[in-house]
Amino acid sequence: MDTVICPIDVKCGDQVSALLRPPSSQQVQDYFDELLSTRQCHGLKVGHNGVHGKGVYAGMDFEEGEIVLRDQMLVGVQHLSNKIDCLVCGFCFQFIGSIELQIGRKLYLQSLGVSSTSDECMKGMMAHNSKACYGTSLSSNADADPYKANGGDFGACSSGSSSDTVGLPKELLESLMNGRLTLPHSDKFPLPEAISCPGGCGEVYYCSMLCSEADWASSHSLLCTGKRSESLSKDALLRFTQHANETNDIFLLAAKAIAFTILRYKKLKAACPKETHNGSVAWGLLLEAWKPIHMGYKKTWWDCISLPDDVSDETAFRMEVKELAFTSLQLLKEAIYDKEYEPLFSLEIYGNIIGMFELNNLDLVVASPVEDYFLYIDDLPNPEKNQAERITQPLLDALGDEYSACCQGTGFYPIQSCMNHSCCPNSRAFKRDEDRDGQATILAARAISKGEEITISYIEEELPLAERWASLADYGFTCRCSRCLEEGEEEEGGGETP
Ligand SMILES: C[S@@+](CC[C@H](N)C(=O)[O-])C[C@H]1O[C@@H](n2cnc3c(N)ncnc32)[C@H](O)[C@@H]1O
Repeated sequence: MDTVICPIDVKCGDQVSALLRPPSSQQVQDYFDELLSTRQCHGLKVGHNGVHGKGVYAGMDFEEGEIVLRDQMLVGVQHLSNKIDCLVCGFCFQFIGSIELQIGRKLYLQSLGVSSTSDECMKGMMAHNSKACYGTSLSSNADADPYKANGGDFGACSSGSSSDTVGLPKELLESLMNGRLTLPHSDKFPLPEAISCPGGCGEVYYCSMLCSEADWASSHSLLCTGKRSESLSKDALLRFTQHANETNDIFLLAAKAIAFTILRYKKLKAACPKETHNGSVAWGLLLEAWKPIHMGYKKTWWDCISLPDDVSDETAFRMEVKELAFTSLQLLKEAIYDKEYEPLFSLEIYGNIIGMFELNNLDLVVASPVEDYFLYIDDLPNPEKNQAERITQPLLDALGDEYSACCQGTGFYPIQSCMNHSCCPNSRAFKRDEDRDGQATILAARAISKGEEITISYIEEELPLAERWASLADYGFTCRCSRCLEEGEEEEGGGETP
């Protein structure tokens, strides 16, 4: 496994080891006590359970159905393919714009044949259509050269410019997007106005100035491809993003984690008096900035990624994964590297950040207001229903089964990610009707007493024992919860254990 050698791992070996040294119980305790108190989560505690590392504990009694936790993600991304379906805030992931914009934009992008990756294509599309379609990194050219210079070749990535492949006139879709056409009863589903990125990339939109500023401060100022970007090279960023879009969007998340740490470090440094700046102070600040990522449970990606069923040569597969990460890291380095925080660009660090996502991430799901809108129309009494459907039915037909597509992505949630698994959990990740943003919601599945460990199921609970254990192998452990032990004994009595 050692043909990929990262020079930074060699040069900064001691610092990399220090960044990856597991935090002590006391450090874990102190960090999470402060985080829980800042977030006003007074009903929970995080501590070591002595068996499975960190765990989350009830600091009070919870009733069945009660909210145990609403957890704000540290970093998250919307899946690329989902960006056609849903326009959401780039920070909190709630739907933005209007019902008309959501519907018009999706049908418009479909009519252009937009389906998958490439920044160049979307840039071209944005240039072609001004702010008409609220951009994302999307294109129909799946075979695009990943290293092509940023040319904005609109023709190359659109299957047919403005043809009405969704069966609706382009003018209708445009008037939905630009607000000239209001759909019946859409005022019952107001959405926050879409605010464009302050850096001018035209790729990310927000629900509020608060989210725009928070994202800028958290990671986007370094990862933005607009005029105000603080990256070294916009083209390098585009090459990095294109590689991630064509291989694995977990790299986008890793870039956010690194940018988050760099910006946190810069902020801590700016708050320190200049005369105190020296090597050891800077190193202390980098360790402090790294803390939120440091606290996540980690293994290197190429060691913990589960083996696909069709792979027979495990060593070669893991080496390929490592090489892929190395390629991605070199592209990221060209975009945001600085010698001052060089150890953050080591392959070991990159691999551990991605491994952390692999073992801890939760699916990001936000229900669509477009689905609610069409259900509302369907529930109207006549004659309002007939009147409304004269306008809405062609749109619904054009959207097809995908009319209800929700926002989908993945995120790292600092508190939820400390929750251990049980096949008979006392809590579950479950979005209620009113949970319309990217926060994770954990609800009590039964009454929980103060002091009990909060557990969730990482897998589908209904599966039989052998399948549950096979799924949990992806997380690197065999479950020994009371249900597994009981079912194991039953199977031992009647046959083989898995
Ligand atoms: C999302 S993290 C949970 C928090 C973790 N215990 C920590 O120290 O950060 C998932 C990892 O915790 C461990 N884990 C979670 N539930 C477990 C269980 N029921 N039995 C053994 N290990 C478990 C596994 O190593 C798993 O990959």
